[in-house]
Amino acid sequence: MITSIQAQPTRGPGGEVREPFVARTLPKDDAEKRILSVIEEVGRTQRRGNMIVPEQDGRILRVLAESIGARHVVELGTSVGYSGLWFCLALERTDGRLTTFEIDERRAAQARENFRRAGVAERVTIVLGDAHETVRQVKDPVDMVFLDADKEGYLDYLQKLLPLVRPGGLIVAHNITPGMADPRYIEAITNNPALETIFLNLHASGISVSLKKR
Ligand SMILES: C[S@@+](CC[C@H](N)C(=O)[O-])C[C@H]1O[C@@H](n2cnc3c(N)ncnc32)[C@H](O)[C@@H]1O
Repeated sequence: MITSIQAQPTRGPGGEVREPFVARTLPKDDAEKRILSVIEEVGRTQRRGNMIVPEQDGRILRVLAESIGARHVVELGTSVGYSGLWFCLALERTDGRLTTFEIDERRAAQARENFRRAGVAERVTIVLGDAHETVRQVKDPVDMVFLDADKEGYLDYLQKLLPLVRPGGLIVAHNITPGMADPRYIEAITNNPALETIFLNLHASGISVSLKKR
């Protein structure tokens, strides 16, 4: 799994070095400050062995969720809650909630602790077990799905959750690069006239964003 790829400097016509633009998340208030401090610490100390998304991908998830006003985000693959914490930055603004699925007890326990320290535990439901089964527990409408568990399971998750995604909602999947992505999933999101799919960040971890059309 790719965990971080930074944009590299390029050279202009005269050979001068052109540094890439850099942006970071600046806390707007104390609640954001608290979440961001846990994000920073988890990214620094819990990345190893837990397969969490790169920071820039976390920022993309937050922007997508907040810009569609997501009130209910469903995530497959909690790990230790790093991407979930990025979602919580958005959900603080929208007064929304996150339902997140994880099969590994140790990671789920660590995620619970990370959400508690960030002050967002009330917004988050962690469902422990094999998400191919437990995802059936989702009954409420969903604004955004984030697929980041077993890659060969993405198609099954899509089939189970797409009917619950509201028109104008998003299905976002991680590790969508040739070789990593399940071709059946790519087929499903690019050949369905009800979806508008784009691919982001293909030079790095690879993210697909599929809009469920209105
Ligand atoms: C790439 S990590 C998720 C990273 C997380 N989204 C983040 O960025 O913080 C994938 C996670 O999916 C979990 N997973 C794999 N198969 C699963 C399944 N069938 N049901 C639930 N979780 C599963 C793994 O245990 C692992 O923690």
